[in-house]
Amino acid sequence: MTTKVALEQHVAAGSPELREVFGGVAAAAREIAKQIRLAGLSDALGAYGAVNVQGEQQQKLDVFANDVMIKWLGQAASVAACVSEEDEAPVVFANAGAKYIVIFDPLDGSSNIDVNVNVGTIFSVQELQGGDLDASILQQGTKQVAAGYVVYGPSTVMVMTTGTGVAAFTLDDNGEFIRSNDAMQMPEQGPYYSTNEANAASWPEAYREYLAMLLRGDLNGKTYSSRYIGSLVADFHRTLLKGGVFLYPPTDKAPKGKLRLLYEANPLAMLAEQANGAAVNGPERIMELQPEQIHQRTALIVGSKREVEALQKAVLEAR
Ligand SMILES: O=P(O)(O)OC[C@H]1O[C@](O)(COP(=O)(O)O)[C@@H](O)[C@@H]1O
Ligand SMILES: [Mg+2]
Ligand SMILES: [Mg+2]
Repeated sequence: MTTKVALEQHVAAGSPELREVFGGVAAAAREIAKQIRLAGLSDALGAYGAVNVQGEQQQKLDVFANDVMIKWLGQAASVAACVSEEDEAPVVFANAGAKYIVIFDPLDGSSNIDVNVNVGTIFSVQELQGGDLDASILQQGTKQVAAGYVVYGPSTVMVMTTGTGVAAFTLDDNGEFIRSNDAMQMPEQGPYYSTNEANAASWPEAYREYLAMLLRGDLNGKTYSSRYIGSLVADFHRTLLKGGVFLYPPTDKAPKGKLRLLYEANPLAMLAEQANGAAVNGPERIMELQPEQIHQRTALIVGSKREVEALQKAVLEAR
């Protein structure tokens, strides 16, 4: 019989301080998972009635997940501050000597909540540099010390990295995250592309040509199927396990892209690279982008190396 490895045990082997961060995220995820599971019975579905800093309608579960993340991370002694999609400014804790900043999307895929489709929590961990909070938050993705997400699906699963590979943990009946995969690797290529094709008419030409090239089977003769859930976490999770490419290109409506650099693109880029995949904004590697604002948006193309490299080449050649 194989030995059970709990999340906290797995992380503690690397760093006791990071263990507190993951303990905080795990505690929050347990509460969020329960609330989502019973949402239809507890008046937790639907709009909250306010608009967040992105100008988007907040759902009740967006607000709940945000409050729960802040509550648990505030109790983690090594967390100095949090940055959330739902809050305009960082939330600073009075944890003396704390060295980590946790940057998160508390509930990703909000538009899917009411229809019982997978949603998630995405997080990135940066280290406080010399007490300068703003500069520490705006560090490049290459400086992340850890990253991960929780997908609330048929199982609740946390996928995480501390910079030495990617592991997955499944929430069991006792409320523990138990390791279910200790070395996740993205296939080199295919078989899915994942994108909101309804936007294709307003993508830059190079992206339309790239998609046409995949559909013709011109990338190593591979044929593709289409999959798009509209929850980034769920679309990424499938891409990580099965291979292929997720694309959210620039559009006329969102010329800089729709997804958020610090708490959507960077953590998923770190996970992708740690699992042998890649992530770009078109021409550049996501993790080398220099963030300027905490809620900054970016285009995101993430997935298997072969597809992402081919896209980057096509975009660079079109310039
Ligand atoms: O409906 P669209 O434009 O395809 O957008 C889907 C994308 O928007 C998002 O829902 C944005 O996330 P939030 O729910 O956290 O705002 C992503 O999860 C997803 O990839
Ligand atoms: Mg999101
Ligand atoms: Mg969100």
